[in-house]
Amino acid sequence: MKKEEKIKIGISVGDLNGIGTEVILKTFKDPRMLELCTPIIFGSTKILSFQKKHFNIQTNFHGIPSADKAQHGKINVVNIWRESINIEYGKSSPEAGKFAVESFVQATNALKEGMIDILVTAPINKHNVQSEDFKFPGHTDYLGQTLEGDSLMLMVNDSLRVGLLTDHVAVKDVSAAITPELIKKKVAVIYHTLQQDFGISKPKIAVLGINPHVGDNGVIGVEDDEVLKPTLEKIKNSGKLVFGPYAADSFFASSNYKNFDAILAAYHDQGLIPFKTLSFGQGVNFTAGLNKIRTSPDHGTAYEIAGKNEADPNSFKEAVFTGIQIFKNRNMYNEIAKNPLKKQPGKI
Ligand SMILES: NC(=O)c1ccc[n+]([C@@H]2O[C@H](COP(=O)([O-])OP(=O)(O)OC[C@H]3O[C@@H](n4cnc5c(N)ncnc54)[C@H](O)[C@@H]3O)[C@@H](O)[C@H]2O)c1
Ligand SMILES: N[C@H](C(=O)O)[C@H](O)COP(=O)(O)O
Repeated sequence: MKKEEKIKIGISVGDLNGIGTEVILKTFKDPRMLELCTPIIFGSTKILSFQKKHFNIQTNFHGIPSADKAQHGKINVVNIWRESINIEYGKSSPEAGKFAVESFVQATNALKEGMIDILVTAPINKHNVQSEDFKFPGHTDYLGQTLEGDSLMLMVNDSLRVGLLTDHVAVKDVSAAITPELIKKKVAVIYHTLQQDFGISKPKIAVLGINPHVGDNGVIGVEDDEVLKPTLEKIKNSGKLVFGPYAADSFFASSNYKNFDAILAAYHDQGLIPFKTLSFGQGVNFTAGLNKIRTSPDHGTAYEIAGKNEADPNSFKEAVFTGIQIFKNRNMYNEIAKNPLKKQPGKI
């Protein structure tokens, strides 16, 4: 690949008191990463130099005023702050929240404007990012409002993909949030992303039940019988290979999950507990369904190990690799869709 064709990866630094910058630096200290992509970090060279010294990581940064000035073969840092920032590893602070949001918002703007190809986000703390200007429980929610399309939280690794019907929704609100419209929308998004972003032409999707034992015919809740099953019946009749609802408790234990290209769970912990248990450190959080690509590692700020040089960068690295793969798959899919093979006259 020629230098100028390299994929531009925008990176938001997340909570500076967490493990975000550590996993970013550990990922890009490997010079081979620069052969694969051009990183553009939204933060400041001052902060990154402090972190680099702290973790004794040998890398050089290229400070730039905006993402369009990025150079290939370098770790580019868009200097969005000039002021000194106090790093207090392991501590949640309003300042850390404010800087995390600034980095994320500026990186998202660059994504929207096409200055970067993919956004990879380092973890934020959902509590300290809240403000008058930012009232979102996570990256997915902000991107869903800011970019085009219907967002779907999809956790992926090499052999498992778990999407969510409801994501950052309190348990008490889950049942009311699961409507026929939501189910149809999320199934449509997961189906399309499997085709467009993962190259699976006829995806097989399993859907998990909402209540224990899929409600046991109404003994333990009516939502499966009244909402989920009839909606899935309609979707199945439209020709999509959608199966279920399956009882969630034994679904992963029985290895049934290996028979599907993706699994749609009803709510956050129903899907993320098995996913993280099976693949923590290898998994990637992909925001599917939008016109732009965003990935992130499968972990949070991990305050208890922040600053101790103990953070494993593997999931962040996977987030970069997965983003690149999706970018390439999507481009190829769109290219093929633009120029479909013409039907030959006289041929079936
Ligand atoms: N993408 C994101 O922004 C994101 C994702 C998940 C959680 N969070 C936020 O992070 C904060 C902490 O969440 P949590 O404690 O539930 O999850 P966490 O992922 O931060 O930590 C869970 C456990 O895994 C360990 N761990 C996490 N990442 C690790 C790594 N790279 N290497 C080694 N060990 C690692 C931690 O030390 C901890 O024991 C919360 O505010 C949460 O909302 C953010
Ligand atoms: N559900 C994510 C996880 O547990 O990994 C986490 O909350 C991050 O969500 P956002 O990507 O929306 O910030």
